[in-house]
Amino acid sequence: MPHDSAHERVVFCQDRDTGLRAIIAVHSTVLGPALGGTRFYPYASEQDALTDVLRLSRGMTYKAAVAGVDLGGGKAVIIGDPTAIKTPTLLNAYGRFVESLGGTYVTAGDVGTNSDDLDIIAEETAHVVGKNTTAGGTGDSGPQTALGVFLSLLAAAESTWGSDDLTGKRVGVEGAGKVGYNLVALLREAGAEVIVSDSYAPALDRIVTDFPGVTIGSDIIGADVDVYAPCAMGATLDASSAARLTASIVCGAANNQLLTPDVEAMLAARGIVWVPDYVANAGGLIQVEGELRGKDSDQVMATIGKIRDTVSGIFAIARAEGILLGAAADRLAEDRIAAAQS
Ligand SMILES: NC(=O)C1=CN([C@@H]2O[C@H](COP(=O)(O)OP(=O)(O)OC[C@H]3O[C@@H](n4cnc5c(N)ncnc54)[C@H](O)[C@@H]3O)[C@@H](O)[C@H]2O)C=CC1
Ligand SMILES: O=C(O)CCC(=O)C(=O)O
Repeated sequence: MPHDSAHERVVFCQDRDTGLRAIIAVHSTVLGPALGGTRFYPYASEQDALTDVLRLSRGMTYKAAVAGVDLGGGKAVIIGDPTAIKTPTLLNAYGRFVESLGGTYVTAGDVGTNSDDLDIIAEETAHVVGKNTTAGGTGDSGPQTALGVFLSLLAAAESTWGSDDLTGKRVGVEGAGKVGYNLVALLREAGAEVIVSDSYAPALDRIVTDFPGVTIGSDIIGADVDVYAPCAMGATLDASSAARLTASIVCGAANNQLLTPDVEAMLAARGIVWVPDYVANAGGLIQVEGELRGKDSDQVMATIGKIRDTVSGIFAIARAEGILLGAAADRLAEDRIAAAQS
């Protein structure tokens, strides 16, 4: 994904009474309203928050385009430690900023936010999805994101190893939160050996309790695994980690896994396949798009099911043209956006 394209709109939100500091970035509305979750995170600086939201929102444009949903790309970040400063009044203040954009940006959940928070944001704006079912939403999108990642891994396994049988394959899941936890469940059902890391001890306790037989690790990148599934924060793959990685497939939910696009070539030089993150992790987006547009769950599940074919198609393009998967996926996205503009 190119890192230099311009955003349509970037809005800094500040509310003195609640201490809210947030940035909403609308990358593109060519295919529809810019939808993307709100990340609540203790960024070291406003510059770090801005860099993250610009990258995340651009990724949403590409994600929606490849997933085939009529949405643009946007994302938001709230700066601060959610465990320390998240209050209903702060979330309400944030909701008023979302509302002030008039539907150009539609928010959802991400790291540091959940369906309960979205219900509170929805007290101030109609432009929010991923709410609890009791509030008219479709609930946590983590399980459907995990399903899309799992289907992507099946496609990658088939293309790489000639079989989608994961029995006995060692899969390292980095991050056992809303997505990672559900991915572990799917992998265990498929007979994979799973090793999990998380920097938050209660998340690991839940894994140990719910999935006996799962190994707990601390350094998934350096672990002896067949698959690396990043499901925590982005940018875990750089020149140094790409050189250390033992897996032959990278397929996970984290947005923006590559620190810079050239890391994919470094992985490829070592025979490691990288499934583009924004293709693999579109399940949640497809779910909340269904919520926005009032689609039934059969329609939503059918669209999520297509992620596997999309990944297989990207492998086929990459092989036929001798290009990397990232370039093949980018082209699918850019062609769809260009067609909508012509
Ligand atoms: N929730 C969703 O439906 C979607 C999530 N994503 C992306 O997937 C990733 C995970 O999202 P969620 O599961 O919703 O977040 P989450 O906040 O529920 O879970 C993330 C987990 O990663 C852990 N973590 C943080 N730093 C870590 C590290 N260095 N090593 C190991 N674990 C670490 C956290 O303690 C937490 O348990 C994020 O990058 C998010 O942007 C992408 C598409 C949709
Ligand atoms: O998955 C969601 O709930 C919203 C989509 C999103 O923010 C993402 O895919 O990163």
